[in-house]
Amino acid sequence: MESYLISKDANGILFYTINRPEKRNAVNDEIMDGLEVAISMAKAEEIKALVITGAGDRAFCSGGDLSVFHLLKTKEDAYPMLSKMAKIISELLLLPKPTVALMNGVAIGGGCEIATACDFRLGRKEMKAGFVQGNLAITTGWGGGSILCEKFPASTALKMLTDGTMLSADELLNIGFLDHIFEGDPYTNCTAFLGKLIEKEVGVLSAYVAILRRKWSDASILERIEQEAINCATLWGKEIHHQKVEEFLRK
Ligand SMILES: CC[C@@H](C(=O)O)C(=O)SCCNC(=O)CCNC(=O)[C@H](O)C(C)(C)COP(=O)(O)OP(=O)(O)OC[C@H]1O[C@@H](n2cnc3c(N)ncnc32)[C@H](O)[C@@H]1OP(=O)(O)O
Repeated sequence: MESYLISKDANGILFYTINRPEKRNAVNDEIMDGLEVAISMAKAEEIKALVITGAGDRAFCSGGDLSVFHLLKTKEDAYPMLSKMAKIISELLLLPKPTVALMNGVAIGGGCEIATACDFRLGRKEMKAGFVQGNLAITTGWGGGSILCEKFPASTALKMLTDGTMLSADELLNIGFLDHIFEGDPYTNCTAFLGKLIEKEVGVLSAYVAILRRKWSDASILERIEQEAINCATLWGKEIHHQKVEEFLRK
């Protein structure tokens, strides 16, 4: 089975689907590479928006694949993985097309980082999301912390990052992390949400998106994302992080 799927619909929406439902759509190297391919494909003239989603109805994305990335023991081991995904998430943040996280289920850790980089976040009524990295004695390492602090009020972002708790869809809507809660078929709901947007010419969409992207490049967010990956790698190399991951893997 492919770890990811890329498809395009008749409206010009490109879908990137993480396809590891049995592992709650945990991110491995193949999924990172696939996301990079999808981002590159989304730059094509005929594409009006990129939607990222997960297969199944349990998880959008459960973050980094702890069984694989747990083999990375030191700061030097962890940094290349963190930096690779931080660069891909930076490309997603600055993509000159509107982006959507279609959250069909839980979003945890790095899954929240991917969602935060998108322009819009739609969540299934039963979903939950949380930046749980602090519970594993690390921080966000893919740039999601910097992006959260850029997009949301300081107190909202800091509370989400430091609490490390899972919030319900209603709570996420309340603090502005979710733009819309849906019930039923994700695809139908997503196309309805994007209904007016995808009627516009692609040049109009790119021009509006560029206004937002320029704000972020002026704010040197790319340097802050890179620093986040370095800081996370330092914490990653500590024994306490490995103990916390072992606790999860033993469950
Ligand atoms: C590495 C980057 C870092 C960052 O920079 O942000 C991170 O992302 S840290 C990772 C943070 N993620 C987590 O801590 C998530 C851990 N997973 C869970 O809490 C739960 O699995 C869940 C996502 C809430 C789902 O719960 P549930 O529906 O009850 O399923 P299971 O727990 O039984 O899981 C099924 C299956 O999937 C495996 N799994 C789930 N998440 C991961 C993961 N992140 N990495 C690897 N494997 C994962 C889980 O081990 C089960 O496998 P089997 O036992 O083989 O069935």
